[in-house]
Amino acid sequence: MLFQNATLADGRTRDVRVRGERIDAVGEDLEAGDERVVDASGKRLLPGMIDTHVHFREPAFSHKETWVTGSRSAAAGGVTTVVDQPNTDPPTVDGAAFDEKRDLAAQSLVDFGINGGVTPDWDPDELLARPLFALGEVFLADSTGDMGIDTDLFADALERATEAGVTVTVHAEDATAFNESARERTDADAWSAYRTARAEEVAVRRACHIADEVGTRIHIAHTSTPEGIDVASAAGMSCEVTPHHMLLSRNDLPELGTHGRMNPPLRREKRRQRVYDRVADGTVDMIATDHAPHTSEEKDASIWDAPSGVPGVETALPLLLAEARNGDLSYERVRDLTAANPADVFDLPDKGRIAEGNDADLVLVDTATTEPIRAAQLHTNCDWTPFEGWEAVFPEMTLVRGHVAYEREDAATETFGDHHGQCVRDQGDGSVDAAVSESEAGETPSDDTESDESPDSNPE
Ligand SMILES: O=C1C[C@@H](C(=O)O)NC(=O)N1
Repeated sequence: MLFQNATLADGRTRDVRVRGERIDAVGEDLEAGDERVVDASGKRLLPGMIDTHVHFREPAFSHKETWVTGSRSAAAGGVTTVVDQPNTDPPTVDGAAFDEKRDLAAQSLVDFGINGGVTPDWDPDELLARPLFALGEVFLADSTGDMGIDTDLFADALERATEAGVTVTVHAEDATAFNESARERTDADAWSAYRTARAEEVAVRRACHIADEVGTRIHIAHTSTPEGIDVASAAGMSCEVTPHHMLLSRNDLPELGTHGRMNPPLRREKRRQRVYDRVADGTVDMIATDHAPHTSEEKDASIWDAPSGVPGVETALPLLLAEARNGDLSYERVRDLTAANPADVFDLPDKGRIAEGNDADLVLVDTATTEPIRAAQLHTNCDWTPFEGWEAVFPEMTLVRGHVAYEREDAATETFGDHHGQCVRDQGDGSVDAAVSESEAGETPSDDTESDESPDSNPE
């Protein structure tokens, strides 16, 4: 496939040729052979989003999501790699549970990683022998699945993961700093009053301190407060922010009701703005969705009984592109937050950048217009979105390693590919060999060996 006259994130206009599963050339006036030619004039071509935090719910909760529905949702939202979390049933805490999930994930339309989790019953020997994406999210307080662990087990897990060369991702909330007096309330805001901003700051600080003692680096999942982000950043740790913590606040809870309950919860508007500032200025490393689908029927309960979590994998990049279109974020920042930085932090050297030889994980978007998000048009099993009616820029085409995973002419005419994604930590599947033979076969040298990204594009 040859994309002609595409605008890259940095504003340069380039042709991008895909051959097999790789980007074969990035240049000007590349000659078209007998491949498919896509006129990308006036459109943006971006590296596919790497969403390092999704809950695709299988095994056990396929009424909320499956690998098929979740990955279709991902592809339609421009996400080319997803990383699944361990709070399924069985929880992914031993070799057998990892293997079971790995088999289910083979149905994914996009590339994927599988995280392993930690509970008192975990089997580190078996689990860490598997091709984990990371160990995490390690829950420091209970959330969906009740996998909260104490400090000793956390320190233990950190040592084991460090020995095995595996990164640890942390759900940082400290239940001892929850506000028990909020328990008397029954309004939707009670959850935010209960799981305090301080509970996040305390937990991030403790996790970073323990990581420092062990002599390792951790990644803080879904930081929701400027305090949490600043503590992580000062300690030299990476962190992610979700689109909902970036764009929604406690002011939205009267409308969202119990659907707006998640962990960590929405924060005050002033805090949200300071989180946004840190996303925009590069303090935050990446956007990850914490795509955590629960059905409307399940969410339609009291604030103390509703499950925590909101869907987001299909709307994240489209919402960020709308922010870029409005000038609130640069396209380069969006590229770094969604692709280049997650690839760097989690060591995916073939992904996250439009550069020769990299995986052809690409998203084509037309930023000339936006359209409103409608739950009824999304592809997740989750039948609602916290962003109903928000304006967004949806992809026209998503390529996963050169295969068209999603394409549409308009909202009513869309197709999904039938090629399955790969586990990004799998070894010996021929991908390395394939890359070598392909670049050897790539006869047309590019006039533009420069990557779309400068090497120092990582803000930290
Ligand atoms: O940590 C989590 C877990 C997630 C889920 O439902 O799995 N939902 C959340 O809101 N936060």
